[in-house]
Amino acid sequence: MTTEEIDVKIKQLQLVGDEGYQQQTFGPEILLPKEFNAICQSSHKPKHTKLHCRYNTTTTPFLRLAPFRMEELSLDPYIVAYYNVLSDQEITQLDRLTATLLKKTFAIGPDDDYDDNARTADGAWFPNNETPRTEENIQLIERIINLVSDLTGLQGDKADSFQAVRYGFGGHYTPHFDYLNMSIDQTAFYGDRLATVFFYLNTVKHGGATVFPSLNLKVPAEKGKVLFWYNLDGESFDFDENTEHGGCPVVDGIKLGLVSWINEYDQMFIKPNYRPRNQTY
Ligand SMILES: O=C(O)CCC(=O)C(=O)O
Ligand SMILES: [Fe+2]
Repeated sequence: MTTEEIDVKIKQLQLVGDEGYQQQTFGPEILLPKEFNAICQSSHKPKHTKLHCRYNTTTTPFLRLAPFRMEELSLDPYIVAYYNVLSDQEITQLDRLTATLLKKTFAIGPDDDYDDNARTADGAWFPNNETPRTEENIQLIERIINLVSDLTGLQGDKADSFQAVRYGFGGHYTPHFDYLNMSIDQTAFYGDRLATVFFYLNTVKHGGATVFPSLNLKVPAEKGKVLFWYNLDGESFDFDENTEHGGCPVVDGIKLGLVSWINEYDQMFIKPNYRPRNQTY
């Protein structure tokens, strides 16, 4: 697309940065927090920092055989990106499998799932009952579960902890925290969402980046990349407000992803849980 065409698309979206932002969308306008909107619309320039890119060979012993290219994006909160994680063939298989499952998604709220236009995307839990358990599919699911452990050093849920997402034109996820900080069945059984892993399944030419406004950090959506971050402080397990993040509106094409939220209680044999007693639930 030319610059003029992109401008036309952005105008079509009527993106409005709002000072007194409330989580709502009015009419055709997509109302977004001002800071977030500004970072989404800015051009991405990596900052000069002391952060490193390296091959990760240590998180699990398997990485000695198959290291991953890793880019440190922030040390506190800890945020890293991995490159070329899933092969094109695996991504095609995953896209084919999830394409028919995707339905409009809702955010989790205190009174059940609700629709507040904060996340305008189709999604599906994956694998779910409709996923054919062929040899090929079982292998792919196992591979993704193992990847999550290898990339994070944490224990993912062995059952079905992934959510496939597809954002269309204008699809976005307004800034939010992945931790729930609520007493609901999910947190009672699994604890809160300690960390998040997001697999980007395609490259979005314009829009669709993941943005952490408090850190002024913009992560472009690129095929094969995986973003991993801790939502809770790794030592104290306190909720880290600097992990607020969102998905920028997609300006050109679509954005496909796979999310894995890693729960606290699954880590009981890896990281003892030091959650202070004064926190809820
Ligand atoms: O789409 C993105 O870039 C972020 C998605 C996200 O934050 C989430 O699914 O919790
Ligand atoms: Fe999120």
